[in-house]
Amino acid sequence: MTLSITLSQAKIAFVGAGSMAEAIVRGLIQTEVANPQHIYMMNRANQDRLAFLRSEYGLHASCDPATKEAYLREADVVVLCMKPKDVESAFAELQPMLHEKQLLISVIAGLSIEKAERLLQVGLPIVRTMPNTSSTIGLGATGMSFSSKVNDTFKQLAIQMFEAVGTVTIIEEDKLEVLTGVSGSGPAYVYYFMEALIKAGIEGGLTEEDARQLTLQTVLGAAHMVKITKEDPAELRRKVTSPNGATQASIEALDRFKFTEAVAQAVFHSAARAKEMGEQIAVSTSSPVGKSV
Ligand SMILES: NC(=O)C1=CN([C@@H]2O[C@H](COP(=O)(O)OP(=O)(O)OC[C@H]3O[C@@H](n4cnc5c(N)ncnc54)[C@H](O)[C@@H]3O)[C@@H](O)[C@H]2O)C=CC1
Ligand SMILES: O=C(O)[C@@H]1CCC=N1
Repeated sequence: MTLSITLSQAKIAFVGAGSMAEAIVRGLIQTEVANPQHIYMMNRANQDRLAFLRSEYGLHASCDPATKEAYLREADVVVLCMKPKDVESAFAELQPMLHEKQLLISVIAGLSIEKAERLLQVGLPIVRTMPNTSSTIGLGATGMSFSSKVNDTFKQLAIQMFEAVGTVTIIEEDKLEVLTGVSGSGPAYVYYFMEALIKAGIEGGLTEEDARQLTLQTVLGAAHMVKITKEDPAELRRKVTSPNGATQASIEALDRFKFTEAVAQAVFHSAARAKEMGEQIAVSTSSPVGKSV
């Protein structure tokens, strides 16, 4: 890889063609920062999924071992997008095909840079990220940390890649788990809240269609208010909450049911589980990969 390579020139191989890989790829292609002909997606199986990805995005996709090997050897950037439980076997398979000139980007929850280095035993630079699924529409929020081997060119490439699909927050690696609790899992809390609001509206007598539309516009409007007015959410909440009015009654109900504590628990449980999943990834001592560890 030359020092001046741009994202549109780089050959990017995604190992694992699931939801997160597709979210990133879709964003990269829609924003036209990456060339679909330079994007290679690979999966363990599922020809239908790969055929869909080829026809939807005009990229290369395969689960054939020889083709996967060719993709990997040619790639400038390799993005690891498998579940934590599949990391050990995937890394054993990948290790002989990777080389030091490539940039490795991981989106795997909980997998530390140090463990990825021990598993791979190839001295390539590693960028550990925690994106979220809103990358699909260019509104992702990605946390990012770099191994000491990542030079400025690769840092810029990784930042550019994830900025194409949303915002990038560079952060110390030991904060990536709590970031997972806030923004990696975060979209799920918002969807869960929306589900609950729709359900309550229907229970109260609204049609499903009205409950959905009102909920969507309320969440969209509130998020835009925070962004556009730059006011603190607490201040914006205060403006909705007339003294002794309807909202005060609802906020008091949320407090009685420990809303703030529930959200904090959600964040900390996500962070703890991410850490645990990372710790559960074994570095086998019997495999060649683990021998010199
Ligand atoms: N879904 C999300 O919101 C987020 C997920 N992540 C991380 O992204 C990673 C992937 O998550 P999802 O996309 O949700 O999972 P997924 O289950 O949708 O996709 C994973 C894919 O990897 C494939 N795979 C497994 N081993 C492989 C191998 N050796 N070679 C090639 N392909 C292989 C599987 O067949 C599957 O298609 C996880 O590590 C997760 O922690 C990170 C941020 C957000
Ligand atoms: O649930 C998970 O494990 C991944 C990490 C953050 C979002 N999805």
